[in-house]
Amino acid sequence: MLADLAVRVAEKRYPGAAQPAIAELAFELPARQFCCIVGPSGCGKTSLLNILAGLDRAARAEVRFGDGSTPAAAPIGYMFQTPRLLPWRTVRDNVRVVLDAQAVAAGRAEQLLDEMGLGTCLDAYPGQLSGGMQRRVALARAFAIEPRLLLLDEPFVSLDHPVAEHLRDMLLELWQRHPTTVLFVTHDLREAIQLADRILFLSRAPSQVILDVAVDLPRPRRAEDAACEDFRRALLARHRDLLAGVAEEGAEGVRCLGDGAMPKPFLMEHPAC
Ligand SMILES: Nc1ncnc2c1ncn2[C@@H]1O[C@H](COP(=O)(O)OP(=O)(O)OP(=O)(O)O)[C@@H](O)[C@H]1O
Repeated sequence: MLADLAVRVAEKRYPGAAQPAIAELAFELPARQFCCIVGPSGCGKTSLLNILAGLDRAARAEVRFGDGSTPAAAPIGYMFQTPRLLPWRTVRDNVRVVLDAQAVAAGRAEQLLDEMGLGTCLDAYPGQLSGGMQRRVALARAFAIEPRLLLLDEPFVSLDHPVAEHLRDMLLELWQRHPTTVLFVTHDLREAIQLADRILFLSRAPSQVILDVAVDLPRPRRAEDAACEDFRRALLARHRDLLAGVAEEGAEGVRCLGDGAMPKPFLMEHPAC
């Protein structure tokens, strides 16, 4: 497939840091691909998303869309680990705040919130919603601008498993109805296999892409499906040295290995495994 986005981060170094967070990290994405990024804690995933969003101008990096435009000129959606809603604004206004007058008049906020099952909560305030509902508002807001690129930084972390599962379903449905290129950061390999067309694995800092894997399983998928489990086990078995080598040098967040095959992997898995 033709690349729609080309990324090359020559170096991202924070002031005073002994080593760069990212060095010589490069990849390309075709339009409308759902790509997950998996890597050890502190390897530079959020730093990478900030560069892609155009929020970090200090990095030595080049980010270009297929038509030559840069993030500064393209609508980019960004959803963080916390929903970051404006508590003094209603649900409706939390989405409207990113829209132009024409989109507001066309009812885009209401349409997306309705798609997220929040049609009866338009006039509620974020403090009146559950954590899962707040994430749904944040997802509606991220899609509202019709992003050329959608960045999601562990958006469902610290939610109960059923709530996170429901949100993953909603995200995929939204993405299928409003296709866009997605970069989704996660520590959770099962989540990545459930969601992605492709997974990029990053090394520890200074981070680079160490593995690029296509996930060619039919959708819809459940993380616990035999096909997903087989895929995960085969991936871990095939790349044991590569992924374990990363983990041995400072990874964290391991809860369960599933098959016990890898010493100290950096991948965090569902506690139910
Ligand atoms: N504002 C900052 N100033 C200095 N160092 C920073 C800053 N932000 C991040 N870092 C450092 O840069 C490295 C990469 O951080 P980053 O948050 O991008 O990693 P991450 O992979 O997203 O981590 P996690 O998985 O834990 O969220 C880390 O060593 C971190 O301590």
